[in-house]
Amino acid sequence: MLIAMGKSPSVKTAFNQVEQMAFIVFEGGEGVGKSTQIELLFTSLKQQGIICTLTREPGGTPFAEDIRSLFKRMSEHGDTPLPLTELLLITAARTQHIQKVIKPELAKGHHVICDRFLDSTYVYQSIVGKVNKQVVDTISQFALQNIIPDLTLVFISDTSKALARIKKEKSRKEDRLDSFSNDIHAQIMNGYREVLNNNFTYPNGAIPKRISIDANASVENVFEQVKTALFNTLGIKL
Ligand SMILES: Nc1ncnc2c1ncn2[C@@H]1O[C@H](COP(=O)(O)OP(=O)(O)O)[C@@H](O)[C@H]1O
Ligand SMILES: Cc1cn([C@H]2C[C@H](O)[C@@H](COP(=O)(O)OP(=O)(O)O)O2)c(=O)[nH]c1=O
Repeated sequence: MLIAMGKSPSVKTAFNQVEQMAFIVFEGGEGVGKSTQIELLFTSLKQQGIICTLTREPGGTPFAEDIRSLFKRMSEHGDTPLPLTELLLITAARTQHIQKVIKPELAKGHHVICDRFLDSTYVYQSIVGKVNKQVVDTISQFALQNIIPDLTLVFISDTSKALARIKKEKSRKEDRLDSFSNDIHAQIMNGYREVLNNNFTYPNGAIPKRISIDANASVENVFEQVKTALFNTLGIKL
Protein backbone atom coordinates (compact mmCIF):
# COMPACT_ATOMS: atom_id res chain seq x y z
CA MET A 1 0.00 0.00 0.00
CA LEU A 2 1.12 3.56 0.56
CA ILE A 3 3.24 3.21 3.61
CA ALA A 4 6.74 4.66 3.60
CA MET A 5 9.28 3.73 6.17
CA GLY A 6 12.80 4.51 7.29
CA LYS A 7 15.32 5.87 4.86
CA SER A 8 13.81 4.05 1.88
CA PRO A 9 10.05 3.99 1.34
CA SER A 10 8.57 0.50 1.35
CA VAL A 11 5.36 -1.37 2.04
CA LYS A 12 5.25 -3.11 5.40
CA THR A 13 2.06 -4.62 6.72
CA ALA A 14 1.81 -7.92 8.52
CA PHE A 15 -1.54 -9.66 8.05
CA ASN A 16 -2.70 -11.60 11.06
CA GLN A 17 -5.36 -11.50 13.71
CA VAL A 18 -5.17 -8.83 16.43
CA GLU A 19 -7.56 -7.85 19.19
CA GLN A 20 -6.90 -4.14 19.73
CA MET A 21 -5.18 -1.35 17.89
CA ALA A 22 -2.79 1.30 19.08
CA PHE A 23 -1.24 4.38 17.52
CA ILE A 24 2.43 4.37 18.54
CA VAL A 25 4.77 7.26 17.74
CA PHE A 26 8.58 7.38 17.86
CA GLU A 27 10.06 10.81 18.47
CA GLY A 28 13.50 12.35 18.87
CA GLY A 29 16.22 14.22 17.04
CA GLU A 30 18.22 12.91 14.10
CA GLY A 31 20.41 9.89 14.80
CA VAL A 32 18.88 8.88 18.14
CA GLY A 33 17.95 5.44 16.78
CA LYS A 34 14.22 5.72 15.96
CA SER A 35 14.36 3.88 12.62
CA THR A 36 16.50 1.10 14.12
CA GLN A 37 14.01 0.47 16.93
CA ILE A 38 10.98 0.74 14.64
CA GLU A 39 12.42 -2.05 12.49
CA LEU A 40 13.04 -4.21 15.57
CA LEU A 41 9.52 -3.58 16.84
CA PHE A 42 7.93 -4.32 13.48
CA THR A 43 9.81 -7.62 13.21
CA SER A 44 8.93 -8.57 16.78
CA LEU A 45 5.21 -7.77 16.37
CA LYS A 46 5.12 -9.67 13.10
CA GLN A 47 6.67 -12.72 14.77
CA GLN A 48 3.83 -12.59 17.31
CA GLY A 49 1.30 -12.45 14.48
CA ILE A 50 0.25 -8.90 15.34
CA ILE A 51 -0.86 -6.69 12.47
CA CYS A 52 0.90 -3.37 12.24
CA THR A 53 1.41 -0.68 9.71
CA LEU A 54 4.60 1.34 9.58
CA THR A 55 4.54 4.89 8.43
CA ARG A 56 6.33 8.20 8.88
CA GLU A 57 6.00 11.96 8.91
CA PRO A 58 6.29 14.02 6.94
CA GLY A 59 5.01 11.47 4.44
CA GLY A 60 3.14 8.18 4.53
CA THR A 61 1.07 8.64 1.36
CA PRO A 62 2.42 9.27 -2.16
CA PHE A 63 1.31 12.91 -2.09
CA ALA A 64 2.60 13.47 1.45
CA GLU A 65 5.90 11.87 0.39
CA ASP A 66 6.09 14.48 -2.39
CA ILE A 67 5.68 17.17 0.28
CA ARG A 68 8.43 15.43 2.29
CA SER A 69 10.81 15.64 -0.69
CA LEU A 70 10.03 19.33 -1.11
CA PHE A 71 10.47 19.88 2.63
CA LYS A 72 13.85 18.14 2.79
CA ARG A 73 15.26 19.31 -0.56
CA MET A 74 18.39 21.46 -0.52
CA SER A 75 17.44 24.92 -1.68
CA GLU A 76 18.97 25.83 -5.05
CA HIS A 77 17.73 29.42 -4.88
CA GLY A 78 18.55 30.31 -1.27
CA ASP A 79 14.83 30.79 -0.46
CA THR A 80 14.65 28.37 2.45
CA PRO A 81 11.19 27.91 3.99
CA LEU A 82 10.29 29.96 7.05
CA PRO A 83 9.18 27.99 10.13
CA LEU A 84 5.55 29.03 9.52
CA THR A 85 5.83 27.84 5.90
CA GLU A 86 7.25 24.55 7.21
CA LEU A 87 4.32 24.25 9.61
CA LEU A 88 1.83 24.70 6.78
CA LEU A 89 3.63 22.17 4.56
CA ILE A 90 3.90 19.60 7.35
CA THR A 91 0.25 20.10 8.26
CA ALA A 92 -0.82 19.62 4.64
CA ALA A 93 1.10 16.33 4.55
CA ARG A 94 -0.33 15.34 7.96
CA THR A 95 -3.90 15.97 6.78
CA GLN A 96 -3.41 13.60 3.87
CA HIS A 97 -1.65 11.05 6.08
CA ILE A 98 -4.30 10.98 8.82
CA GLN A 99 -7.24 10.76 6.43
CA LYS A 100 -5.74 8.24 4.05
CA VAL A 101 -3.60 6.02 6.27
CA ILE A 102 -3.72 6.50 10.03
CA LYS A 103 -7.49 6.60 10.52
CA PRO A 104 -8.30 3.83 8.03
CA GLU A 105 -5.59 1.52 9.39
CA LEU A 106 -6.71 2.02 13.00
CA ALA A 107 -10.31 1.49 11.93
CA LYS A 108 -9.28 -1.87 10.49
CA GLY A 109 -7.89 -2.82 13.89
CA HIS A 110 -4.23 -2.52 12.90
CA HIS A 111 -1.55 -1.03 15.10
CA VAL A 112 0.00 2.04 13.46
CA ILE A 113 3.65 2.80 14.18
CA CYS A 114 4.70 6.24 13.06
CA ASP A 115 8.21 7.70 12.80
CA ARG A 116 7.56 11.26 14.12
CA PHE A 117 4.24 13.09 14.56
CA LEU A 118 3.01 16.32 16.17
CA ASP A 119 5.74 16.45 18.86
CA SER A 120 8.24 16.97 16.01
CA THR A 121 6.26 20.05 15.01
CA TYR A 122 6.30 21.33 18.59
CA VAL A 123 10.06 20.90 18.71
CA TYR A 124 11.22 21.91 15.20
CA GLN A 125 8.69 24.56 14.20
CA SER A 126 7.61 25.92 17.60
CA ILE A 127 10.45 25.57 20.13
CA VAL A 128 13.31 25.90 17.62
CA GLY A 129 11.47 27.79 14.85
CA LYS A 130 9.70 30.12 17.33
CA VAL A 131 6.20 29.71 15.88
CA ASN A 132 3.80 30.21 18.79
CA LYS A 133 2.42 26.89 20.11
CA GLN A 134 -1.08 28.31 19.90
CA VAL A 135 -0.58 28.89 16.18
CA VAL A 136 0.66 25.30 15.79
CA ASP A 137 -2.38 24.03 17.70
CA THR A 138 -4.88 26.19 15.84
CA ILE A 139 -3.62 25.04 12.46
CA SER A 140 -3.04 21.43 13.53
CA GLN A 141 -6.50 20.87 15.00
CA PHE A 142 -8.03 20.73 11.50
CA ALA A 143 -5.56 18.04 10.43
CA LEU A 144 -5.73 16.00 13.62
CA GLN A 145 -9.47 15.73 14.14
CA ASN A 146 -8.86 14.52 17.69
CA ILE A 147 -6.41 11.79 16.67
CA ILE A 148 -3.94 11.37 19.51
CA PRO A 149 -1.19 8.75 19.87
CA ASP A 150 -1.78 6.03 22.48
CA LEU A 151 1.94 6.02 23.18
CA THR A 152 4.75 8.39 22.20
CA LEU A 153 8.29 7.14 22.84
CA VAL A 154 10.61 10.12 23.11
CA PHE A 155 14.25 9.18 22.43
CA ILE A 156 16.68 11.30 24.42
CA SER A 157 20.44 11.03 23.94
CA ASP A 158 23.54 13.18 24.16
CA THR A 159 23.58 15.34 21.06
CA SER A 160 27.24 14.46 20.44
CA LYS A 161 26.41 10.74 20.48
CA ALA A 162 23.54 11.12 17.98
CA LEU A 163 25.66 13.27 15.67
CA ALA A 164 28.55 10.80 15.81
CA ARG A 165 26.16 8.02 14.79
CA ILE A 166 24.89 10.04 11.84
CA LYS A 167 28.46 10.83 10.70
CA LYS A 168 29.28 7.11 10.70
CA GLU A 169 26.40 6.36 8.31
CA LYS A 170 27.99 6.02 4.89
CA SER A 171 24.67 5.59 3.08
CA ARG A 172 23.06 8.74 4.52
CA LYS A 173 22.09 11.15 1.73
CA GLU A 174 22.61 14.79 2.71
CA ASP A 175 19.48 16.93 2.74
CA ARG A 176 18.53 20.44 3.85
CA LEU A 177 18.09 19.35 7.47
CA ASP A 178 21.55 17.78 7.63
CA SER A 179 23.00 21.28 7.41
CA PHE A 180 21.77 22.04 10.95
CA SER A 181 24.54 23.33 13.20
CA ASN A 182 25.47 21.46 16.38
CA ASP A 183 23.75 24.24 18.31
CA ILE A 184 20.45 23.57 16.49
CA HIS A 185 20.80 19.84 17.18
CA ALA A 186 21.26 20.66 20.89
CA GLN A 187 18.17 22.91 20.77
CA ILE A 188 16.19 20.05 19.22
CA MET A 189 17.27 17.62 21.96
CA ASN A 190 16.40 20.17 24.65
CA GLY A 191 13.12 20.81 22.86
CA TYR A 192 12.14 17.16 23.33
CA ARG A 193 13.06 17.40 27.02
CA GLU A 194 10.79 20.46 27.27
CA VAL A 195 7.88 18.67 25.58
CA LEU A 196 8.32 15.78 28.02
CA ASN A 197 8.88 17.75 31.19
CA ASN A 198 6.11 20.28 30.54
CA ASN A 199 3.59 17.69 29.33
CA PHE A 200 2.76 19.59 26.14
CA THR A 201 -0.96 19.33 25.43
CA TYR A 202 -2.38 18.41 22.03
CA PRO A 203 -4.68 20.93 20.30
CA ASN A 204 -7.74 19.35 21.95
CA GLY A 205 -6.21 19.93 25.40
CA ALA A 206 -5.37 16.27 26.04
CA ILE A 207 -1.90 15.22 27.18
CA PRO A 208 -0.70 12.19 25.21
CA LYS A 209 1.06 9.36 27.05
CA ARG A 210 4.77 10.03 26.53
CA ILE A 211 7.63 7.85 27.77
CA SER A 212 11.26 8.94 27.77
CA ILE A 213 13.72 6.43 26.31
CA ASP A 214 17.42 6.57 27.18
CA ALA A 215 18.78 6.43 23.64
CA ASN A 216 22.43 6.56 24.75
CA ALA A 217 22.20 2.87 25.56
CA SER A 218 22.99 -0.07 23.26
CA VAL A 219 20.51 -1.11 20.56
CA GLU A 220 19.56 -4.15 22.66
CA ASN A 221 19.05 -2.12 25.84
CA VAL A 222 16.96 0.50 24.03
CA PHE A 223 14.78 -2.25 22.60
CA GLU A 224 14.22 -3.61 26.12
CA GLN A 225 13.02 -0.12 27.13
CA VAL A 226 10.69 0.00 24.12
CA LYS A 227 9.23 -3.41 24.96
CA THR A 228 8.73 -2.45 28.61
CA ALA A 229 6.94 0.76 27.57
CA LEU A 230 4.64 -1.18 25.23
CA PHE A 231 3.82 -3.69 27.92
CA ASN A 232 3.25 -1.16 30.71
CA THR A 233 1.20 1.23 28.60
CA LEU A 234 -0.62 -0.94 26.07
CA GLY A 235 -0.35 -4.41 27.56
CA ILE A 236 1.47 -5.66 24.46
CA LYS A 237 3.89 -8.42 25.50
CA LEU A 238 6.85 -9.08 23.18
N1 LIG B 1 21.59 2.33 20.37
C1 LIG B 1 22.46 2.54 19.37
N2 LIG B 1 23.79 2.50 19.59
C2 LIG B 1 24.66 2.72 18.59
N3 LIG B 1 24.31 3.00 17.30
C3 LIG B 1 23.01 3.06 17.03
C4 LIG B 1 22.00 2.83 18.03
N4 LIG B 1 20.78 2.95 17.45
C5 LIG B 1 21.01 3.24 16.15
N5 LIG B 1 22.32 3.30 15.88
C6 LIG B 1 22.97 3.66 14.61
O1 LIG B 1 22.90 5.08 14.53
C7 LIG B 1 22.55 5.51 13.22
C8 LIG B 1 21.24 6.33 13.27
O2 LIG B 1 20.18 5.46 13.69
P1 LIG B 1 18.71 5.60 13.12
O3 LIG B 1 17.93 4.46 13.67
O4 LIG B 1 18.72 5.79 11.63
O5 LIG B 1 18.27 6.97 13.82
P2 LIG B 1 17.08 7.98 13.49
O6 LIG B 1 16.03 7.21 12.74
O7 LIG B 1 16.61 8.42 14.82
O8 LIG B 1 17.68 9.09 12.68
C9 LIG B 1 22.45 4.24 12.39
O9 LIG B 1 23.68 4.04 11.74
C10 LIG B 1 22.21 3.14 13.40
O10 LIG B 1 22.72 1.89 12.99
C1 LIG C 1 7.12 15.47 11.39
C2 LIG C 1 8.08 16.63 11.32
C3 LIG C 1 9.37 16.46 10.87
N1 LIG C 1 10.22 17.51 10.80
C4 LIG C 1 11.60 17.31 10.34
C5 LIG C 1 12.47 16.59 11.32
C6 LIG C 1 13.51 15.91 10.45
O1 LIG C 1 14.60 16.79 10.30
C7 LIG C 1 12.80 15.74 9.12
C8 LIG C 1 12.43 14.30 8.84
O2 LIG C 1 13.57 13.65 8.50
P1 LIG C 1 13.90 12.19 8.95
O3 LIG C 1 14.84 11.65 7.92
O4 LIG C 1 12.65 11.44 9.25
O5 LIG C 1 14.63 12.37 10.30
P2 LIG C 1 15.63 11.32 10.97
O6 LIG C 1 16.97 11.73 10.51
O7 LIG C 1 15.41 11.49 12.42
O8 LIG C 1 15.26 9.94 10.50
O9 LIG C 1 11.58 16.50 9.19
C9 LIG C 1 9.81 18.77 11.19
O10 LIG C 1 10.60 19.74 11.11
N2 LIG C 1 8.54 18.96 11.65
C10 LIG C 1 7.64 17.94 11.73
O11 LIG C 1 6.49 18.13 12.16
